[in-house]
Amino acid sequence: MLAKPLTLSAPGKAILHGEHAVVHGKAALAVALNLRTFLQIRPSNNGKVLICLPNIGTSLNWETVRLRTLLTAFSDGLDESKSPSPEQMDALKEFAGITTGLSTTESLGTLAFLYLYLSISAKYGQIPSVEIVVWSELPTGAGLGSSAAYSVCLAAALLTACGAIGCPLEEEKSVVRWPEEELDLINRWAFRGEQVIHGKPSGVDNSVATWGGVLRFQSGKITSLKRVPTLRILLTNTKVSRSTKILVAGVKDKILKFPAIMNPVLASIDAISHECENVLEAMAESPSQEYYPVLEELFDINQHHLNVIGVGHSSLDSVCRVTATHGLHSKLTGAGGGGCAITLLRPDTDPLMVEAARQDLSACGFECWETSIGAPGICLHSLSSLKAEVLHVFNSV
Ligand SMILES: Nc1ncnc2c1ncn2[C@@H]1O[C@H](COP(=O)(O)OP(=O)(O)O)[C@@H](O)[C@H]1O
Ligand SMILES: C[C@@](O)(CCOP(=O)(O)O)CC(=O)O
Ligand SMILES: [Mg+2]
Repeated sequence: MLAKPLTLSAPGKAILHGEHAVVHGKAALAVALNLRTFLQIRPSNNGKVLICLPNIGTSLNWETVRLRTLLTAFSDGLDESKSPSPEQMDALKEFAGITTGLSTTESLGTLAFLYLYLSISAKYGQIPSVEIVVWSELPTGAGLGSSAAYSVCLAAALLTACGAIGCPLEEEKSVVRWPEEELDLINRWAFRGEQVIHGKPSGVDNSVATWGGVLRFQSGKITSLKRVPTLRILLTNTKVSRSTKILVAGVKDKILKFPAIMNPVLASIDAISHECENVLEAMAESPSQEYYPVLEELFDINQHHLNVIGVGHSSLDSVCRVTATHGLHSKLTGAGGGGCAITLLRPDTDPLMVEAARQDLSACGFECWETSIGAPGICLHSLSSLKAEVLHVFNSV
């Protein structure tokens, strides 16, 4: 099906409000970042499937005839809204030898790939021999949705390779996107990849990676915010590693243990997301400095709530404390437990103050950078439009 190599990319995300609560049916507001995961898929004629993941130092390959033996176990889930079953995951773990030594990071990335490859192959009756390289500008396991960007790229590439969606790349265009119904299909398959990596994802991360921009997400309903103000955000990576899957499971346990205490906290986080959305709309309507204290206060309140539900970390407390000494407000973003925090900057925040905050954060061993928000979702790239750094990765593996 695949006639020539294709290169595609999907963005990471930052959650402004609603992480974790969104897993329990509350609203979240999320923005696509200008940090992306890139995937190149090439047709191959050696009867093998190769996946190379330079970010996690993994390169694996399998004969398609061996993969074919697993197809029947995946053909019962031909509906893309079905979830991976424990039996399917056990079969994949055994096949990939995961009991014998791959780390969690490597194993989840590999399992998500095998799961999507086999499920999409079973559904569309193709078992393509391909080479796939995935490389990301995003730190993995840091709260910026690397798992979703990875799943969205894999779903789009495999659906294209199996002929389930078209390849809309026109020679003269440098970047193109799929039509809406194909984006919807990509998003639904990517959600299944996220299920392998997260256990019980809400779907917000794969939705942002697919659709891009700024979204409200609640119980599977995706609403693109059409008019949003330009927000300046400082991202800080504490470099404390954590796993979304474990943190999401921990919150569930806490809710089961203390429902009367935790449910009001989730309801309050929901109210914060709605309040923030109203403020963003009002800001887009009539820009004014008066809204910033409200946005800052919402960051502070939500950060306390996230500590209450057990996803804080001393490194994240440090980010909040250090930025507060410069008059700035921060909260964790994504699953927490380490990973990244976001700090709101005002349009007129003095660059010297931002620099001073950055230096203090770097002195704590953190890495920080200012980012723009509202990047486009999954898209196909012509080779000539790729940055030299990305081309270098693809040419060297
Ligand atoms: N570029 C990548 N290459 C390989 N695996 C990846 C890549 N990006 C993400 N992953 C997988 O996603 C996992 C991280 O997902 P998660 O814990 O949800 O954190 P986050 O989504 O915040 O980065 C990694 O351990 C890895 O298995
Ligand atoms: C905690 C959660 O709300 C976001 C997780 O984001 P990340 O994997 O930490 O980037 C989980 C989810 O929505 O699936
Ligand atoms: Mg994730």
